[in-house]
Amino acid sequence: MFDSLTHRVEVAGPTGDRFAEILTPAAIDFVVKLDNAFAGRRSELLDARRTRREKLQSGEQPLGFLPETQAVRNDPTWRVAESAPGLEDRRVEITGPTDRRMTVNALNSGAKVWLADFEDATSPTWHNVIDGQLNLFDAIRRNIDFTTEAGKRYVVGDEPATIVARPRGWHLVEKHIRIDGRPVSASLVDFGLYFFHNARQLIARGSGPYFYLPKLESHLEARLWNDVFLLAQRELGIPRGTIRATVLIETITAAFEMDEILYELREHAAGLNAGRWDYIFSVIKNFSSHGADFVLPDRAQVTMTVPFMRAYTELLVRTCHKRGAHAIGGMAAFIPSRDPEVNATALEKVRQDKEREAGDGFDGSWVAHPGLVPVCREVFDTVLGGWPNQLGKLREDVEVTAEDLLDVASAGGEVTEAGVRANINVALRYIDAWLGGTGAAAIHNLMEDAATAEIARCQVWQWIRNGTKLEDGTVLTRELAVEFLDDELASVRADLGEGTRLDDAYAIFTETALGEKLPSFLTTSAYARYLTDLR
Ligand SMILES: CC(=O)SCCNC(=O)CCNC(=O)[C@H](O)C(C)(C)COP(=O)(O)OP(=O)(O)OC[C@H]1O[C@@H](n2cnc3c(N)ncnc32)[C@H](O)[C@@H]1OP(=O)(O)O
Ligand SMILES: O=CC(=O)O
Ligand SMILES: [Mg+2]
Repeated sequence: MFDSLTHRVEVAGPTGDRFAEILTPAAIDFVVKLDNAFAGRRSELLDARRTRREKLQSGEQPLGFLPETQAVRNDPTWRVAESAPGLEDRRVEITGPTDRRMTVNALNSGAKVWLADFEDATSPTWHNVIDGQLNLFDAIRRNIDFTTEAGKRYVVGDEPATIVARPRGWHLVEKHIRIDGRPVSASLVDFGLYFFHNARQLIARGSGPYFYLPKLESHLEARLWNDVFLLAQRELGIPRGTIRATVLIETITAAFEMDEILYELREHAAGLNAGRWDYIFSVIKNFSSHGADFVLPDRAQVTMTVPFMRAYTELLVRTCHKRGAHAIGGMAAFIPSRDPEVNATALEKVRQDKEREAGDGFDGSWVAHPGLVPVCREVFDTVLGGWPNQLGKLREDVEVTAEDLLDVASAGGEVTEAGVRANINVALRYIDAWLGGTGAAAIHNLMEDAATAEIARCQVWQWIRNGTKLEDGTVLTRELAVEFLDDELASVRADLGEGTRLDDAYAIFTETALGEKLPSFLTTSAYARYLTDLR
């Protein structure tokens, strides 16, 4: 228990090895200052999200470019800040959770940037949150080398990737830190602890405090982040404009506000990223009750080349380059395999994905695994030639309308029984892993994380709600989905054996995919109920 000047602050989580080095009174005080300044605005913006979504879902409000910010979009004169040290060349970025082994492996992967993830790839147990901070703290100070019990040595090499931390989104709370009995925003905890401990060290070492900002739904949320940055820099005496943020455009509403988001953050903005998985999730969620024209086919058929996804990525490149910001591509879910045939297919799929992005003008892209760094690098090396990026490729040929972004029917395709079963199977396996503390997992040769699991459960909900016909003419009813769920549970249980959390995964799936209402996120209630016993 800490007493700041005016607040009662409780740090309630179990204490682990060296946690006190992160949870110092000064660091907690810094988080309290952020909370004091921004908790109210955060909750107003979350209310605004709810209202907007209800209006969208009821058909009361159409989605389009905002009339009130037209001047920002039309003004050709403003640009974002210059690239900061270590962020000029972002041709390959590796993403992943912040456990100790992965931290060293990511830094050594040969990627230019490591997205150190507290979001989609992390199950936010208290241990993962604070241990992740410790690993970053040690990595930044080059104090992380270790040897496993089996004798394998992990040593950070001479040219480690630039670290860009991704705090959790605005929708999540951290229940283990409470101010006056109220849980603190998880975004402010992840950002605040990382910035407080590391900003000065990073600058002294020729890098800087850099962030990826996830799941924004509007430019007002970007404005909130910008104000967080201004306060944080002021508090620590760090020059204004030192922070750099790359914003994930991964909601359908943010796709209509790309210019505005860059504008709000312009003195701190480094770029935008096309976060395809949450984007698909957001499209399904917002138009889940809009009828057949908004029903997406089996997940495997929603590729990046279907017209409405292509429109989104091309608009992103055009918007970024007009403003001098980097456009970063997203994550192909294919990962290396020990099976040579599966491996060759995965590498080829990733190559095609990166070739499309590099050809479209992206400045770099994400990979999920060190084994994919070479293919991404090779593709971007070829297109970039001697340049560090493609900022000069303005893509003025791109014209994207609101109709293009909303032309969900352009995906075509069909819904199959195999597709429904695959979603259920993957969701059960992923939620089981997440409950066990693993936030990204290899399932059926694909990378799965919180965003892809959200797609899996939302699709099932949407298909039932719309009485979708499977390819054999059968209508997907709730009863049929329950039959599939029971079958898949039995099969996954047989496969995984003892010691799983499958009963809880089943309950979470039932609540978030088969209920009357579609919950906004599966992670919010699952976190409160299963990842913490604090009420
Ligand atoms: C929608 C989005 O937000 S995408 C971004 C969020 N998702 C992610 O970041 C996923 C990141 N990727 C991963 O977590 C992993 O690659 C997985 C879970 C998909 C597969 O992991 P594994 O099954 O452990 O892969 P595999 O056994 O092939 O790993 C081989 C080695 O590579 C390392 N490795 C694998 N992926 C990564 C990574 N992303 N970063 C660092 N090291 C990695 C493993 O630690 C392992 O190292 P070791 O030999 O020292 O033990
Ligand atoms: O965060 C990335 C995504 O695709 O979602
Ligand atoms: Mg995401």
